[in-house]
Amino acid sequence: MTLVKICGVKDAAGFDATVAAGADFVGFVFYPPSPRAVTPDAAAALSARAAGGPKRVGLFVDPTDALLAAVLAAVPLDLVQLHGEETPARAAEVRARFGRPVMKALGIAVPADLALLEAYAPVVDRFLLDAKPPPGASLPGGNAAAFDWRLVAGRAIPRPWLLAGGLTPETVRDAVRQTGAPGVDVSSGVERARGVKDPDRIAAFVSAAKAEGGVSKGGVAAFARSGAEPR
Ligand SMILES: O=C(O)c1ccccc1N[C@@H]1O[C@H](COP(=O)(O)O)[C@@H](O)[C@H]1O
Repeated sequence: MTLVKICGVKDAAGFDATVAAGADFVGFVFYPPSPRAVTPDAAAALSARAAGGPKRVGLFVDPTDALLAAVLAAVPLDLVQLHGEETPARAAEVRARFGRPVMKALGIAVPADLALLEAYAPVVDRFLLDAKPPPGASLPGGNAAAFDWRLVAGRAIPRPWLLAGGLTPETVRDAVRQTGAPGVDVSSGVERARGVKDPDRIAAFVSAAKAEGGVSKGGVAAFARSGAEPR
């Protein structure tokens, strides 16, 4: 079944809906300019609403070590998502210093963008392939923008990966079918207003995504295994 990450969860209704829908990952945004940003304490309180359930992912944009340390001291994160301009060296440093698997987000617009995969593959655990921000966008992600799925369709990606960018409950089945993505990630497409999650759309998205393709049973454990383990 396709792995599903619901990102940008910041309230109890959104978190509870993500758990109830059977999502594999829930994303907390630690990037203050985002309308989905949460404080470490708020994320910890949300996370504590369910024992187990989706793996907890922290989304960061060019984070300092101090921010990573403060968040990880408060929130039991399973994965660190780096969604900024982090270099391969910085990704490797974060992975080694904080002992969590790292998922690197890359913006895809033209075939040449995929060349970056090789540089990051030795030092990260996962990829998230997203659209580049549209002109004038103030955020590096979460813009409801899709990229041309033909760029990744049938392509061997050198780590487990999630497809992101402008996905919705209405489009996710086609997206998985066309790309062969083992997992998907969504934020805007499951909101009723910018930054406000819609429980019904979360349920619809997870159901639609899981009706199509994806990884074998047990895949989520492999996807989120500890950064301390060999890949
Ligand atoms: O969601 C945000 O606010 C955000 C902020 C900064 C960097 C990344 C962000 N979101 C990520 O982008 C994907 C795709 O979003 P969308 O579905 O197109 O709205 C989202 O899932 C997050 O991983």
